[in-house]
Amino acid sequence: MKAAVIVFPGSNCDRDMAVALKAAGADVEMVWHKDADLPDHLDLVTVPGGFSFGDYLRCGAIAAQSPICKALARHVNRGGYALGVCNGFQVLTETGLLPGALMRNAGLKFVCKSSALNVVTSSSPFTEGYNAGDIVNFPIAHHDGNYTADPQTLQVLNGEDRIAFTYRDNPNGSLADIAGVLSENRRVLGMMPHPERAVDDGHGGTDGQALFRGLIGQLANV
Ligand SMILES: NC(=O)CC[C@H](N)C(=O)O
Repeated sequence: MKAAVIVFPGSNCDRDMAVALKAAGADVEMVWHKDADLPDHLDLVTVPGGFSFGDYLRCGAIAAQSPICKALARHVNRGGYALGVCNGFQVLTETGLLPGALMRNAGLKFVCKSSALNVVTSSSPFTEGYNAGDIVNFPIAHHDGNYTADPQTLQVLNGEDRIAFTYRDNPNGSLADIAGVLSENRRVLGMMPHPERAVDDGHGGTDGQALFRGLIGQLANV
């Protein structure tokens, strides 16, 4: 199973993402934001957390204009899998590959702590390693994690079972406690919490392992 991690100036979770993917059995390559193409052999493209381009304009807005994001859109539009975490989720909404937007946290403060989440659906390649209703703990670290979408989009997300994770103790004001959403074909997941920071006992928890192992196990059979 071949995966890539996109690196922007200001990414700071790219190595963590690579380590988590490799630990789950993926072959991983790093891809620079100026690259205009993604290799055809990739099964999964990940957009890591961080502060791409210094979070100027809106978080992820400048990164979304990078050459690599056009290649990412082509990958997704031909049915490729993609995972965006934190700043990566912001990039996925800014590129229009996922619906909604991430606004400044309701408390106007950077929030950095462990967060308890509900797994809302196990019906996706990213969450099939969990049961719906499971509670997992992932770190969060962001100042723009306040997910919003118009009422019609929220209805579609609910109706199509596309809310992957919700916060148990909404730390940022997100609409309907949403922490992560899936694309219509369920092959793209964006989420603010960091599963890649919860894959080793040294992290203080390993609840993220099931996400990477489940995903990579599934893609190995594609
Ligand atoms: N950890 C992250 O990816 C942070 C994302 C973004 N820079 C924010 O603070 O909202």
